[in-house]
Amino acid sequence: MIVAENVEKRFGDALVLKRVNLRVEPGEVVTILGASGSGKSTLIRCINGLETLSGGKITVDGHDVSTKAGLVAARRASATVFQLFNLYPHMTALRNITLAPIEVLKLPKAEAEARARALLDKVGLGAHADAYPQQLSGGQRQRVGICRALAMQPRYLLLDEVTSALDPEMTGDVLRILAELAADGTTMVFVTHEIEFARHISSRIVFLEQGELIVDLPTAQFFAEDGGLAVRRIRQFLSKMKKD
Ligand SMILES: Nc1ncnc2c1ncn2[C@@H]1O[C@H](COP(=O)(O)OP(=O)(O)OP(=O)(O)O)[C@@H](O)[C@H]1O
Repeated sequence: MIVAENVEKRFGDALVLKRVNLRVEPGEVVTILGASGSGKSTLIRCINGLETLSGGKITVDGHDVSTKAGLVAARRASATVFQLFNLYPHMTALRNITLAPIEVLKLPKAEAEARARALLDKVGLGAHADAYPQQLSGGQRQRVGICRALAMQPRYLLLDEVTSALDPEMTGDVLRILAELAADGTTMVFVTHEIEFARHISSRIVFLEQGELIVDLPTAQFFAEDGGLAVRRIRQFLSKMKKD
């Protein structure tokens, strides 16, 4: 389980996360929504230890990410996919995927490659194992990025706006893969602007406003007509964001 308790993050004078509480149970798909600058990426970066907390505590399966040993264990349990693909340009898709399993998990090369090929098949890129990133489209690169994260066999997948650099067709390809992963029971924490997609795959929606987590509801309740004033206001904001 991922547990964030009273998490605060400060950049200089700006408090960008304010006493955020969040729990993600295995099997859940939790989507973080919110306006630009509300702190969504910062929260993801705090969960995977890329930012140090200014206050509060985050544990992943009981491992405190603010300690060195805890962070190592937490990073074994979770993998992050970012907006920009961050693939190594001088390595093939296959090598990008097998690198960490060989170096970190100490898997034999043949086993790591067999798993990587199975993952590439799963995302429709079986024929591109030997391609270099620059030979792949943005959507294909992002699918390799997802394979790279999955190759570490994480219990939790953290996804930070993984489609926002993609055109609509490529976005569709990536979202299809994520929907399949959700259906397979992969636990995901998902930052996205794809509201309809969030509605489709999430078990819960949380909403950040200026660093405060102001709504945390099961998806059906979040989108229900009688969801309450705060939720109606947020839905209005989201539908406006969709048109922009
Ligand atoms: N390294 C940093 N140094 C200073 N300020 C930062 C840093 N990273 C983020 N911020 C600030 O923290 C606030 C939250 O940023 P964050 O990227 O988490 O928002 P977001 O909700 O993910 O936005 P977007 O939807 O635009 O990606 C913003 O005001 C941003 O400018």
